[in-house]
Amino acid sequence: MQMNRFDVIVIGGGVGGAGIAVKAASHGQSVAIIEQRDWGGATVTRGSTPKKVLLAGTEAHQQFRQQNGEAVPPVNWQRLAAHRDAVVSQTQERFKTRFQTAGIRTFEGHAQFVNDRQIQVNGQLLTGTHIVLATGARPRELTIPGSQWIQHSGSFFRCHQLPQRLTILGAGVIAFAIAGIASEAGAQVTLLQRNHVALRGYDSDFVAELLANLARQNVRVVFDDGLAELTRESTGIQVLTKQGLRWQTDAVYSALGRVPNVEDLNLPAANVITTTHGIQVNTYLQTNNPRVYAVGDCAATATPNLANYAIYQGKYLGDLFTAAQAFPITYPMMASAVFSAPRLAQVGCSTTIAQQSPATYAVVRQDLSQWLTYQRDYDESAQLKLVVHRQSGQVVGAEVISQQADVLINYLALLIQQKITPEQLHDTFFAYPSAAADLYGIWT
Ligand SMILES: Cc1cc2nc3c(=O)[nH]c(=O)nc-3n(C[C@H](O)[C@H](O)[C@H](O)COP(=O)(O)OP(=O)(O)OC[C@H]3O[C@@H](n4cnc5c(N)ncnc54)[C@H](O)[C@@H]3O)c2cc1C
Ligand SMILES: NC(=O)c1ccc[n+]([C@@H]2O[C@H](COP(=O)([O-])OP(=O)(O)OC[C@H]3O[C@@H](n4cnc5c(N)ncnc54)[C@H](O)[C@@H]3O)[C@@H](O)[C@H]2O)c1
Repeated sequence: MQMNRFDVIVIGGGVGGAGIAVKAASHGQSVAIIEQRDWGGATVTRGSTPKKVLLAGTEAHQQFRQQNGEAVPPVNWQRLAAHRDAVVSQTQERFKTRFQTAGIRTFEGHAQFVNDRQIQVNGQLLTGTHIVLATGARPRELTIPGSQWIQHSGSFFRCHQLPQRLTILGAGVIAFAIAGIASEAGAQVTLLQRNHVALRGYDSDFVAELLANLARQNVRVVFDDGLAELTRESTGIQVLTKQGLRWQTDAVYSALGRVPNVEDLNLPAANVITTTHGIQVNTYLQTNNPRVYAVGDCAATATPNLANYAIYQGKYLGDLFTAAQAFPITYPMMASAVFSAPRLAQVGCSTTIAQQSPATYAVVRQDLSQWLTYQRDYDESAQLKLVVHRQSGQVVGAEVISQQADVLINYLALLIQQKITPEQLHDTFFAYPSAAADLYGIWT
């Protein structure tokens, strides 16, 4: 008979939960992981995985259009969606297999606390020395008349039929990704934003360039207005804004931020405290109950809600549980990218922060659009900004706008994190011509 007693019980089978489960098992801990919906969580099912498959198709289409003129066949959405579904289901499968290979017991169902060491799932009782919450977050809802017609961003990334006319609520990272993909695939897109701020925290010149690019893609952006009402009509959904604008659309997708999943866990049974930002944790990712920990999007940490942070936090806990001495979590510099058209990426000190302290930082701009790597791809927006610490002369941050921004930012992250000098870089041989070989010019 299998025992239901574990060193670690993980609630949530997303990337954060997987990070802790696999790491703890690699240290010889007995581990159970519980998932109520989809293995791989938001990343694999509704987030970056389907998004990047769709993006690969629309970016290829854009390049084909640029090379061959406008009269090219449209994106074959059905084919692209089929490829996306195959990639998503194979990735989910790999997730489960990984747990099995690592000797981790998997449970499918909704988990709840019975007390601070026992979890109930599908009528079974599991007992754990440590319990880790990795329950993620869900889309923020808007309550207006007709809000039943609003779909979440995840529905866009999983849709089989591309709506001809679509409306996106919000002007954050998800809104820009949907707008880029849908407009290239031939949809008429309107983006509705409550204020005049798009992609808060990113370089304002680069955001302006992205907005100009959306305009070239015929995306309509309505700033300083909000949704008042949606009405279903025979020919579509009628949108009415607070400023009295009206238009018809076939689908409305919301991308208004995400709220942590902390309800329905019976947290009071474990005396775990939550705030509006999620489950309260200290620098050991430990809640006010020393047996219970939280990682990823459900935890109220100061880090952004991104997959790489969730994975990093999960692995940290996996090491912490078997460490001879407890050590607090510290974060390396992490790069991030907005998968807009073109992409926008950031690492280290942002130009926005640097511009607030001009005595400390200088911002150096480089136009990359005429460099071979970018020119050959018609990457006319390609630009780089480096943030230089005036006193040390060291580069401490970078922002890039380009179709390959995520590639370049990852190289720059390595150079910045390792404090690589131009001399050290020149001792390294990169294949030429390539984005890596461009680093010689960038880093001099
Ligand atoms: C559209 C979109 C695009 C994104 N793109 C990127 C990107 O490009 N790069 C990036 O770094 N980040 C991206 N993110 C953010 C990234 O997806 C999240 O930061 C990441 O998924 C967080 O991982 P997690 O494990 O904390 O939570 P999740 O992935 O949300 O996993 C939590 C899991 O817990 C399960 N669960 C919840 N409650 C229970 C319960 N009581 N019992 C059992 N199971 C439960 C849920 O079903 C879910 O599967 C994107 C997010 C979205 C929505
Ligand atoms: N490439 C990436 O790194 C990536 C991609 C997608 C998602 N994500 C993660 O997912 C999270 C969610 O993405 P998102 O685009 O939904 O969030 P976001 O925070 O980037 O943008 C939210 C948008 O909704 C607006 N908004 C917020 N509350 C509102 C309200 N009550 N009424 C009207 N408008 C409101 C904001 O002004 C903003 O424009 C991100 O914060 C990020 O952590 C990351």
